[in-house]
Amino acid sequence: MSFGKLKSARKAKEFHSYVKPDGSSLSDAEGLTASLNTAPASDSTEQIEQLAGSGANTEPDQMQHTSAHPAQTPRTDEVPYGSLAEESQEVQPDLKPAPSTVPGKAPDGPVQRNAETTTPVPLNDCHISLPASLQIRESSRHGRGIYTNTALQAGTVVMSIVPHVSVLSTSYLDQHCSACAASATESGLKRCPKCKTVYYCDKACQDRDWAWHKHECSALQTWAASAPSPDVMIPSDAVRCLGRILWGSQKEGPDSTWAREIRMMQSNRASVHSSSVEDHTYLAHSLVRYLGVRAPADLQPFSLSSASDLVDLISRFTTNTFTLTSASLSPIGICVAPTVAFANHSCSPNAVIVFPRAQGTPASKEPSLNLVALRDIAPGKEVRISYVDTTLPKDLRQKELTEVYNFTCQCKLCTKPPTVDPRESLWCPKKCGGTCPLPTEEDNLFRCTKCGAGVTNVDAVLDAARIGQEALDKATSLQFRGELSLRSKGYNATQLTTNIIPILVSTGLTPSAHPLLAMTRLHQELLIASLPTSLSQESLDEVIRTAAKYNAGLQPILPKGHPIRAIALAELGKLLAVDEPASLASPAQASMFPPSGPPRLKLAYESLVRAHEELLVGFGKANGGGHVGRDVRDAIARLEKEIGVWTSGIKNALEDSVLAQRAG
Ligand SMILES: C[S@@+](CC[C@H](N)C(=O)[O-])C[C@H]1O[C@@H](n2cnc3c(N)ncnc32)[C@H](O)[C@@H]1O
Repeated sequence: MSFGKLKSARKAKEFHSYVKPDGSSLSDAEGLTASLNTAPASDSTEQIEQLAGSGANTEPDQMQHTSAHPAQTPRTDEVPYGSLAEESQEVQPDLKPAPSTVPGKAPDGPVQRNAETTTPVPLNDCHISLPASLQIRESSRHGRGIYTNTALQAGTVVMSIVPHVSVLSTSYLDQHCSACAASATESGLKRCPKCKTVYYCDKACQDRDWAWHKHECSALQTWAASAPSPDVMIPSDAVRCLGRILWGSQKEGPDSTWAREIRMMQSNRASVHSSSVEDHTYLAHSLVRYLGVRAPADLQPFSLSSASDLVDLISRFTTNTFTLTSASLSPIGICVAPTVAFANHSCSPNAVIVFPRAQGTPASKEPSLNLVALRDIAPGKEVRISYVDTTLPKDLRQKELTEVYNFTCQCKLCTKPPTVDPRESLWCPKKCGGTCPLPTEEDNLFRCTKCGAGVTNVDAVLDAARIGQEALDKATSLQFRGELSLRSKGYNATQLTTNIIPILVSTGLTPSAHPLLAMTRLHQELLIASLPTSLSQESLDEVIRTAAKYNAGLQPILPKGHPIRAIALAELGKLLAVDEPASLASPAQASMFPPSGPPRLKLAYESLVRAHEELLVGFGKANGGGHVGRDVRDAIARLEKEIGVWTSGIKNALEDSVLAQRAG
C-alpha cells in the first residue's frame, strides 16, 4: 500500500495491511544462498568477489561513487529556501525559478523550520520528465527533494511517468503482463515459450519488453536449471529488477541519460543499517549468480568496475525502489523511477504514489507511475510521500525508516504526536466514550483524556497487543506461504483472525489501533477470498461488517482522499451492492447492520458516491480516479437504476393498493 515507497522486497513483507508479500522476494535469495556466511558490511565486497570465483579480492577496491551526489559536493551557495532575491539569481538549468509570491517557506515536516536551508540541484540534462511546476532542491537535512513552483490542489497529478524498470513479484508473473502490468483478461495472457516464466497481453507488449527480456530469458532458464528446489525456480523480484537495471544500462550506455539518472539516485551504502547487511549480501550473491558473473572482470560489461560498485547499486536500489501496485493498490511488483525517487518521506505526506490505470493511457505508457497531491500544496513547499505504512504506530514506522532508509523521521506526527494517537489507543475503561493512549512496557500510567479514568488492565492489554502482533505475522505468512493449498492457507489464516480479533476488541483496543486495524483488514481480505465458494447471506453480512469496521478504523488516521481510504470505501460500497442471497428485510432487522433490501442499496449508493469523491483525490482528478474510479462510477449508475426501479415499484404498489381500496 504502497503507496509511497515500499523499497525492497523485504519491506513488502512488513507492509502488513496492503502489501501482499508473495513470499518470494528475498526469501528466494535466502534459499539459494543459505550456505553463504553473513559478514558485516565492510566484508560484503570481499564476499561477493569470493562468490564470483575470484578468491581473494585482488582488484583494487575503488570504492567510488559513480555519480557526484550533490550531498558530497562542497557547497558555497547555500541560501535559505524562499529567499527570493538570491534564489532568482541562481543558475537553474531546466528549472523554472520559484514564483515571486513565495514567502520564506520551509518544507512540511521538519520541526526547526527556520534552520532549514535548500538550494537548487543542477540536473545536468537529466530528468527532463520533471514538469516545470516542480524543481529538485537540496536541503541541509534531507538531501534532495521535490518542491513545487506553483500551488497544487488536492487530486492534482503532479507527475506521471513510466518507470525505468519494473518487474512483477513472482506470484503475479502469470497473472499480469510483464510489459504493461495489466491484469489478465478473459482471453488470458501469452507465455514466453522459452523461459515459461513471463507472460504478455499480446505481441505488442512482448515486442516492447524484448529489449530486456532477451537477456532475462536465458538468465531465467539458467537459474531454473540449477535451482535447488522447485519453490526457488524463479529469482526474486529484487534480483530480476536489478538484472533489468544492469541490462538497461548496458543497452543505453554508461553515459546515457538513462544510466546517469540511475546513478544519481542516493546510495546509503556508507551508513547501511546492520540489520540490512545480511539482506544486501544475499541480494548481491543472488544477483551475480543470475547474471552469470564468475569473476570481477565479468562485471565490466555492466559498467561496474568492482564488486564495490555492485554493493553501491544494491544500496541505491533498496533506498529508491517503489512498490508497483495494481489500480486497487494490491502490491504486484517493484519498480525504479529515478525522478520520483527524489521525493522525501513524511509520516503525514502531502502526496502519494499510485498506478491508476486511467482510461485512455496506452499500454505502451503503462505501468504509469503517478505522483498525486493528497492535499493542497502551496508554492515553494516540498512534496513528500510516505515510505512506510502510515497506519502503523510511530515505533514501527521509525524502525523501518531507520533500518531500510537510514534516517530518523522528524515529521510532526513523529515529533509532536497527538495526546492520544488513534494508532495506539484504547477505549476508556469506564466506557465514557473517551480514549486513552495504549500502555507500553515502559509507560503504563495512562488515563482517559475525557473522564480521567486510569487503565487498569495493563498486563492484559500488553499481552493482547503482543499476541495480536504474533498472530498477524503468522496469519500473514500462512496466507502467502507457497506450500499450502489456497483453501487451507485461507482457512488457517481465517481461523487465526477470527479467534484473535475478539480478544483485541475485548481488551479495549479502538478500531484504529495496531494490530487490530491490520487484523481487521486481513480478516476482510480472507473473507472476500472465500466468498465465491461460500456465498450466503450470513457470510456476505459478516464481510460487510468487517469492511465497515476497517473503514471506521481508517477514518481517524488517514486524510480524506487517501487512496487506501478511498479503496476501502469502494470495497464496502461494492459489498453492500452485491445481490443479497436471502434478504432478511423485516422490522426486526431494521436496526441491524448491515440493513437489508432498499436501505442496504441506499447505503451502498452513498458509500460509492463518497468513495468516488475520495478516489478522484487519491488517484487523480485528471485520471477520473483511475480504473477503480471508473468502476465505481459504473456501479453508481447501476445502483441509481436499481433504486429507481425499487422506488417506482413501491410507488406503483402503493397506487395499486389505493385503487384496490377505492374499488373495494
Ligand atoms: C529515496 S531517497 C529520497 C531522495 C534523497 N533525499 C536524495 O537526495 O536523493 C531516500 C533517502 O532520502 C533521505 N530522506 C528521505 N526522507 C527523509 C526525511 N524525512 N528525513 C531525513 N532524511 C530523509 C534519507 O537519506 C533516505 O534514505
